[in-house]
Amino acid sequence: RIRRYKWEAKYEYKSPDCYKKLVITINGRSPGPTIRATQGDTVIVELKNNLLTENLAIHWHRIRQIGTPWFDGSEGVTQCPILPGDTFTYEFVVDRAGTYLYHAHYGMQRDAGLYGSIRVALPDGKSEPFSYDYDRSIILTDWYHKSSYEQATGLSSIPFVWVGEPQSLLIQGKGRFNCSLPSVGAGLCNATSPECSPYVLTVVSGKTYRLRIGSLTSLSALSFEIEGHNMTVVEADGHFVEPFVVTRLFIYSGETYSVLVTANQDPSRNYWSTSKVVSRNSTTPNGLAIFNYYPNHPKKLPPTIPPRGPIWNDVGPRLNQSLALKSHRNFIQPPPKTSNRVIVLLNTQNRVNGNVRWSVNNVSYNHPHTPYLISLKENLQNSFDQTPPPEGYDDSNYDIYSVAPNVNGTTSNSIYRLQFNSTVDIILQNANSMNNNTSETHPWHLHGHDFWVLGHGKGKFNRSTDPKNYDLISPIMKNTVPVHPYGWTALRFRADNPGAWAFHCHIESHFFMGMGVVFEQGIDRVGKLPSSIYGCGDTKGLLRP
Ligand SMILES: O=C1O[C@H]([C@@H](O)CO)C(O)=C1O
Repeated sequence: RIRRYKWEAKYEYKSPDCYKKLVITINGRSPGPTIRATQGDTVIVELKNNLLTENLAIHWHRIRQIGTPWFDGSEGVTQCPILPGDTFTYEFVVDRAGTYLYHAHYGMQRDAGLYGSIRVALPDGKSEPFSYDYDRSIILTDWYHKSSYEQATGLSSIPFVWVGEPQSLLIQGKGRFNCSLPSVGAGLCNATSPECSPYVLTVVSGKTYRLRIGSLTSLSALSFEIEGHNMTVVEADGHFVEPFVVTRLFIYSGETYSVLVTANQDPSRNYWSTSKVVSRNSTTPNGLAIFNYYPNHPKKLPPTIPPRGPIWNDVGPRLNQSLALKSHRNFIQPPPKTSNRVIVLLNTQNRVNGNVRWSVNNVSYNHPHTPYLISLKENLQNSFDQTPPPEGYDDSNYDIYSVAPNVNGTTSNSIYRLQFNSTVDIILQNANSMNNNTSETHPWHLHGHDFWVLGHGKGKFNRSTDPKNYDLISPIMKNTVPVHPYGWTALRFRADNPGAWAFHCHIESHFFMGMGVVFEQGIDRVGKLPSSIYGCGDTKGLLRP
């Protein structure tokens, strides 16, 4: 079946946390409309860019785009940006059931509110390995009052202007900023605006809810909880999980989970549901929503103080959740036992030509002006740096617990070229940032593939001993995975999807500051590129007869 959507993206004044700001909406909404489809359907989105003076591109997060790598929506990698006034049609097959997201993938536009969910149902006659009465989706985000344009300009300025901690946390697009703070200008904040009344999730006592939770934060790692209720984790990034119970779910930008929650508490009252920043010593107030037991009034505030959440710098429980995630025993897709290539990616923060940047093996990523997919297919060799990026770093000499010694890294737009159908291991190695005694959490997201998560560890990855402890039996498959502070994460994937694919930190500012790489594979197998993705850089003129 074909699911056809007609979308218009534009800027509008909105007050998602009571504070008035220009927000990018789709058909008037942020979060945008939910795409609902069944496995095997074709989704067609006719997207009109009505942003007046800004380009646009939308990424379909976790959709592999098999056979349609040009519709991945990564500006600079798979397509030219969509110009103001233009309409661009995305068309792709949703080949697997599960929970997906979509969001802007141009500059730092995701921060402006362009995001939403995609829910793909199993075909008739098939069911999940768990049961529930109702199915709900929520997206967690953090929210800045500065425009994404102002943020991006600060990050690329000398002196560097950091975006800072977000002003609020939103749950399904709703948050609450304290309008009575003296710093708030007159007329900018309206505490009684219905736009910022808390999100309400209404439940019926005794029923079980599948809650699909996605995070599209700009910066924050989150802990999510529902006061007094356990959550059973059953799905992660679209894959069934061997179930485990949590009271707090840690979730990083770009991840999705399904949890089962049974409304089994005192039904005469409502409960708080909260999100809290972890991994950064943040000043951002917790996000609040109401878990409403029908027939209590949905706006009746719970009689309790909202849960404060965990302390921000306790890595242990977060690492434990990462280690607890295993494939559901009846849905194991075993990984290849060996790999053809191991690429170690050291994550550091450096100064490059006076700018503060993030680097991978001392190389900080910049988008080329011509999208790789077109350069590769059209053989435009001058459109990006052809020198292969480093396969690793000198780990015998590198102290991951200290500030990076190389104050002068380099920028590049070179890419990793993978042999088609080969098996590739990626070791993400975390390190100290430019601040003493600081190592951040980075959620890395791979386009076009899922990967097996073979292991997480503390300290420096040891090439001879750590692979012996890889889980090759029932690893979870994901497309976004955290590398914890001062830790490492090992992934394996098959380079079986012809195209050019971004792999990057899903923190909006970090990718903007260079924390990413690009993988090419099987470019000769990519079909004829649609003319709609051309029009920028060296692609100009290529379409003339
Ligand atoms: O990229 C970042 O920059 C700041 C800080 O390291 C520089 O002031 C920070 O906290 C980041 O995550």
